[in-house]
Amino acid sequence: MGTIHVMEHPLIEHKLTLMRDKRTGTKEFRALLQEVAMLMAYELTRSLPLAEVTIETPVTNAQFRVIAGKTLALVPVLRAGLGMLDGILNLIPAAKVGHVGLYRDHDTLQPVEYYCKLPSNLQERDVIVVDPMLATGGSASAALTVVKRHGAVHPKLMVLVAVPEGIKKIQTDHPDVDIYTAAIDEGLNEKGYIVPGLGDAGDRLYGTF
Ligand SMILES: O=P(O)(O)OC[C@H]1O[C@H](OP(=O)(O)OP(=O)(O)O)[C@H](O)[C@@H]1O
Ligand SMILES: O=c1cc[nH]c(=O)[nH]1
Ligand SMILES: [Mg+2]
Repeated sequence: MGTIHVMEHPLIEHKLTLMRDKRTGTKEFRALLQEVAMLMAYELTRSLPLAEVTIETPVTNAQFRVIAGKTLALVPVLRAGLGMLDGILNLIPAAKVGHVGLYRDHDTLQPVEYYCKLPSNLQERDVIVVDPMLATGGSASAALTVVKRHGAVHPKLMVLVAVPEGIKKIQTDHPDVDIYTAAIDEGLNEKGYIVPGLGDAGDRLYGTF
């Protein structure tokens, strides 16, 4: 079973609280999402393996450590996942980026796929699927299925706000996937929105109310 990591950091919690406030406008919401994503990426990359290399400093040769192994591939789920991308790329500028386009049908709450473009050799990369909201879990589960179909092995899922329903869906459909989230909220309302949540992340990010 995958692990749930709740990233409890005062800065992350503070910024997420500002994002939840309905008075926070599009410009500030967008900036906050990038900032939180960068902080979450800092936490998530804590466990990256390091390898020893020999470096010639101006004084001598010595052994130091650099990040080892596979290159990262970030896969934001369009649209709202795009709002986290630049924040993560600030820390990991060499990451490859794929895109999966999904929207949740308003009536059925089922994900509808409309776009997919992924880096090659996903099987050789650490893949992180990125989307701020894990509600029913249908969209994240579908995105994970897509990246696995293209070769990703044990992809990770990074979200801002999750609810138990969405976590259960991922654990059922993708028991190998670790979930990284800034918060676990109470649950879903009758329209499938996270409570208390922050509303529709894509609409708040792009002003499409
Ligand atoms: O867990 P689920 O119940 O599937 O809901 C979560 C999905 O809903 C939102 O996207 P939305 O469908 O609103 O598309 P958008 O990003 O284009 O606004 C969000 O960004 C997730 O992708
Ligand atoms: O609360 C929710 C649920 C799904 N998608 C969102 O953007 N927000
Ligand atoms: Mg939306």
